Amino acid sequence: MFRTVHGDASSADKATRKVGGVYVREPVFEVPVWWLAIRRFFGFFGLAGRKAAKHPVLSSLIALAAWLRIALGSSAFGWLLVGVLLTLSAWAVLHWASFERMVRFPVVSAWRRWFVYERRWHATMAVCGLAVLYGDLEYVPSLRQVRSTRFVDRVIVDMVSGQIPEQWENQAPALAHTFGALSCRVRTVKPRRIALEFMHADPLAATVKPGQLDTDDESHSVDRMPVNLAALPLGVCADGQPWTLRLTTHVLIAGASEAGKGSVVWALLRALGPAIRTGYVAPWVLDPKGGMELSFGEPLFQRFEADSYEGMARMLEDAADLMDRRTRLLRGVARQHIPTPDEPLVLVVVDEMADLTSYCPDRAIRQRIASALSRLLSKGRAAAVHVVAALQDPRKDVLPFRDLFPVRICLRVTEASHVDMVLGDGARDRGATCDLIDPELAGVGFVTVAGVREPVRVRATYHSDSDIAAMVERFKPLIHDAIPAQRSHDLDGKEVDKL
Ligand SMILES: Nc1ncnc2c1ncn2[C@@H]1O[C@H](COP(=O)(O)OP(=O)(O)OP(=O)(O)O)[C@@H](O)[C@H]1O
Repeated sequence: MFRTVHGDASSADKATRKVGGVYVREPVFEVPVWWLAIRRFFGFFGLAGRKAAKHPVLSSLIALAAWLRIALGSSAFGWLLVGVLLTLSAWAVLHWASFERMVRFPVVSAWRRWFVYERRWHATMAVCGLAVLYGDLEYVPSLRQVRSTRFVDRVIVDMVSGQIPEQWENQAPALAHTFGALSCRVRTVKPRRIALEFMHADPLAATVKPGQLDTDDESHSVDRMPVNLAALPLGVCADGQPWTLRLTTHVLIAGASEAGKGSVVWALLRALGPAIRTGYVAPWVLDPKGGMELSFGEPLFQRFEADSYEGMARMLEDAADLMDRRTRLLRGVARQHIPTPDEPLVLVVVDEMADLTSYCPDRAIRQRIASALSRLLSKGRAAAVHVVAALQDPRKDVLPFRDLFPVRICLRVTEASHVDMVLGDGARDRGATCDLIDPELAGVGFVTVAGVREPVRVRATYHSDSDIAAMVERFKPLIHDAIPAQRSHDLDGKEVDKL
């Protein structure tokens, strides 16, 4: 390797280099200044050429502008610029969405790529330990692409050989701070390639209003299931897409007090509204908190229990018996019960599961509840008897059947360890920082989605009391317009103990 030095700088000390931990002295050649000037001159054009090749659209635009300026003269070129600006402004006013997609986001992406990321890339990689030293060479992960949207910069990176996404996940907070983002999430794109998602504004900061998701048709057909159980809209995801839930199995909603569990339950009932109205879905609701949360929706429910543990145990046993009956009928005929108004999907909603499994003072009733729940959770899926349970404390001694809920939603929790208890091992490391959710952001949480390794950040729709009243009026079942939700003791005429 030759180094060019001139004048007094050509001391033996300056030609010493560290190679693979060993100091080596290299030969020193003195070169004339005119040679250095020529090298610098061509070096500059070489660099400009490489930059132009890297940003072909921008460099073509600059070249076109320069050519037009020369060909048209300054005054015609000035008018042309004014015309272009007016056209762009008209486009932005008339169709903001396409203007954003085709003009604003590409320009912002190019700007942020250079100004935010490229300028600090090498130093950041070195400081965060993501650049790799091998021999005397330093290998730096290459920044391939930056795509900016209103809230997120998606930075595509090719990792250095020997790296894994987990190394980047460990450095995610440092990367977020360095690049001035609220958070950084790491997603695997394909082997060796990852996407760093830097959130620079929170898309979930604003409350999601129910009208934003209102797409169901007013007719509420009775000939077929009027909602798509595989994609019930509950809110929005951090990337602005609707957050939908696949209701083909049991769902656990975990979160500290005031985390917004109630809003997820109401959003689900709202999404099922047309099916409740036409009788395809029958909510059986248990509100052990004395009906504080769910009694507003009583006209929507086929059964409702808020006053007695005995009544709640009986309701769960009835659900488990119904499930067994359906399973027997299905045997050898079909693998999945198809809900109809005569044999609807039964949605067993439990607000605060721990009240039933741990806090109920009567040991015998607690055991009956545990046994009915474990029967339901282990096989209610095929019989279309699904349990949706809200829970404050996800520890195993509070809810022993935690693992029997295939779908889990984790809102704000009080301890980092609770996240993995709800979403599964490693979920927090993969970005589900539910313990860091701002208490102001009720209804915000993380969910795991099939086929996606990283948990997705979501916010549930919020229904105010008047929204709930309107929902109840609109979706109360056609067939029991005049019949209130049944309590367990209504079914056999016996009096029951009160909570
Ligand atoms: N999705 C949401 N968007 C905006 N605000 C919400 C949302 N969900 C809840 N809130 C606000 O947070 C408050 C508490 O919500 P909620 O009662 O649903 O919490 P919770 O987790 O069920 O609490 P608890 O377990 O104590 O009953 C609500 O009164 C409301 O003001």
